[in-house]
Amino acid sequence: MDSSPPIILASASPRRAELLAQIGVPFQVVAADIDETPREGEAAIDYVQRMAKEKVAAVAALFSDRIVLAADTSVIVDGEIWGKPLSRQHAKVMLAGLSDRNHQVMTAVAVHHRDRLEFQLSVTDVAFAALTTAEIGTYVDSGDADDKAGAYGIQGAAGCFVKHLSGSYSGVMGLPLYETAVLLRKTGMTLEPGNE
Ligand SMILES: Cc1cn([C@H]2C[C@H](O)[C@@H](COP(=O)(O)OP(=O)(O)OP(=O)(O)O)O2)c(=O)[nH]c1=O
Repeated sequence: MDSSPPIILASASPRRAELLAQIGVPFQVVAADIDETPREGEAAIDYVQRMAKEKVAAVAALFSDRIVLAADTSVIVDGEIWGKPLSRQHAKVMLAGLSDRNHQVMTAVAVHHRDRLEFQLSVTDVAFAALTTAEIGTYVDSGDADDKAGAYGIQGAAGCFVKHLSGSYSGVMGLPLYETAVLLRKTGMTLEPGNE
């Protein structure tokens, strides 16, 4: 008998694994490797949904009998899509650009099950404090910005850059838990938080 967990998390993000484990879902990780370049003139909302869909499709092609879940997170500033920084210098420029203003974090989640693809989108407004050059430098030098959209992780030291948010904390971190639960329940899964 196949004892593999029914869910495949198509993601290399340790944050997504941590969040999915938080709601007691047993899963296996099979990361998707896709081209994450935005198309010319592509709107952020279309981009994050396309990315989540492509990640899920790449893995569902290999595991058609399982439930496959993927997500994509981008930071949006004045309609511009900000992904992960290309270097630490780039991370510093990004954080200076987020300082003392508001941005949005969009996370699209996609679930593939039995030839059906379902989506949810989480959009969060985030207000950043005014950051000094020294604060930005110390944070970026710590390495925490390296692999994160917008060059910050709300769950780490950059949590104190966030003055206010309206939306989903877990969505900012990479996997909105309410929306994820909605999608998993649609596959027939029973989620029993606390019963891990
Ligand atoms: C804004 C923000 C992003 N992030 C992370 C979540 C994602 O891992 C990353 C956004 O990049 P993504 O391209 O969405 O994800 P990923 O490349 O890390 O993983 P995969 O494509 O394999 O699923 O930024 C945080 O951890 N905290 C935050 O506050």
